[in-house]
Amino acid sequence: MIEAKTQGADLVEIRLDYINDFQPRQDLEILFKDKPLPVIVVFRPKWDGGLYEGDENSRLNALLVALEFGADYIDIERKAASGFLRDANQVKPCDSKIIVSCNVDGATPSTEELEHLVAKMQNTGADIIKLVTDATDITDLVQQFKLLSHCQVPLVTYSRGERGLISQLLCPKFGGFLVYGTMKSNSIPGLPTLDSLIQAYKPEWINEETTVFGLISKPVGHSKGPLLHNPTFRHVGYNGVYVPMFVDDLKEFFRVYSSDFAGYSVGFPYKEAVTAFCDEIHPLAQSIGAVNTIIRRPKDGKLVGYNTDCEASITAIEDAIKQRGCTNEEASLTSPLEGKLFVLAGAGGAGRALAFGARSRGACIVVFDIDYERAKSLAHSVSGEARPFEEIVNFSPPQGAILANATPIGMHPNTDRIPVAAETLGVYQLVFDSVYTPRKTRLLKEAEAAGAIVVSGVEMFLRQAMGQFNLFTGQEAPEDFMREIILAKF
Ligand SMILES: O=C1C[C@@](O)(C(=O)O)C[C@@H](O)[C@@H]1O
Repeated sequence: MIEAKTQGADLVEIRLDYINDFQPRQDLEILFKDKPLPVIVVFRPKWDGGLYEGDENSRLNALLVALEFGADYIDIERKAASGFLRDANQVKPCDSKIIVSCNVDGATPSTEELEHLVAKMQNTGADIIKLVTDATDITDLVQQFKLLSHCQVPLVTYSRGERGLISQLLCPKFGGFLVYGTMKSNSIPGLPTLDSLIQAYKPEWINEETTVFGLISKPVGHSKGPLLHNPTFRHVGYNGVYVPMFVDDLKEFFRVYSSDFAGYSVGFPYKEAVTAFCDEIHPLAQSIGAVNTIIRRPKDGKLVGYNTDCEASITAIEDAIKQRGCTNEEASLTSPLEGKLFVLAGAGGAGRALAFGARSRGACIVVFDIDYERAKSLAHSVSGEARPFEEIVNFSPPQGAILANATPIGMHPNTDRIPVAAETLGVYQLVFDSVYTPRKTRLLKEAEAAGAIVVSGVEMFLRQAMGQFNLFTGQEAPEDFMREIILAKF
């Protein structure tokens, strides 16, 4: 409890069924003496997914003892609720509350079934009700959002599993009573960590008016976007929240959430596929064929797709060359990429953005991709040349060329790989890596040692996020603030 308080929790749940050789009076007295935070007491029986296998009366008595000692909340299973509430009402201090809870395993029930269940739980006389389901798809959560908006008594509802995360993060928007999180030492899939609640999401700032943005990706847990966007919203006083959305089926996602969210970042593997769901696409994103940002246009609700990766990566490369003073006076009017050979590894979404950006600055592109057809198609669109991926290790670039890695090679956990022959690295004027974990990949370390200018994917990540911030909020992104976060957290 002390640790939870130190980490920033407002209240803590205690699971009595996890205490070895539990002696109710003795242990509860110790637990509740000078308790640093309000507590929710749970004594989950085996028949409802807990560890307790003993006699039911002893279990319920232990919960009554907890009330007597001043438990702030008791969580009691729906099936045991009526009897328990009768007894509890006689001993309970007036500011203690009873949470009647229900865990539904397996497929999410229909809206009618859930409403029926909630009505039954309400009828027990509960002060608060808690309903937990399993999410098989992010679209299942729409039911929870509806329940939260309509329920007559305080409600906590969420879905377990990676796909259920936003049911917890967004519940304050829909009127949920509290948000559960896990402590570092006790992570549970699908529940946000206390750390992420404190640093990124800050549920106490979220209300009915909060505008929701999401990162559509699969997987999505690796993204540092929430750590960057949420504090930046707060910094400028914008009432918004940015949450990871684990999406399996784009079509179903956009059908079900047809008006709920104000905009999205789009990540792996959907940057190309998502174009089919945009009502309009900005010409740059259209020519790239990849969208990493979507805005729901307020005046007509249409989804408009943009690409902020392209300018982010190309300006990061240009600025690094300019900062090194590698441009002469008359060349400073044009891009330092003009006339250069731009060697690109990877022709996916990020690769396409880089290729179109480099082309727009007058560079000549040579593309390598494990899918040769994909490389050819990209090369064709930027009047460049495609080469089979196997040739990249023998490729000898001309002096002063630019190398950009847009493959996942070198990304955590396979950090010891580089896409090209190490001996060629000194020939490049600049080496860019779109990988941002780790911040300095092996490719960048070796290129730097060989004398090349290096640009990390972190710089691209920052700049694409600044572009998204401008589109999301209509305000200028606070660059210094965002840079500070990047330095501290990446
Ligand atoms: O490539 C990236 C990174 C990202 O997918 C993320 O993981 O946060 C978010 C995207 O908008 C961006 O284009």
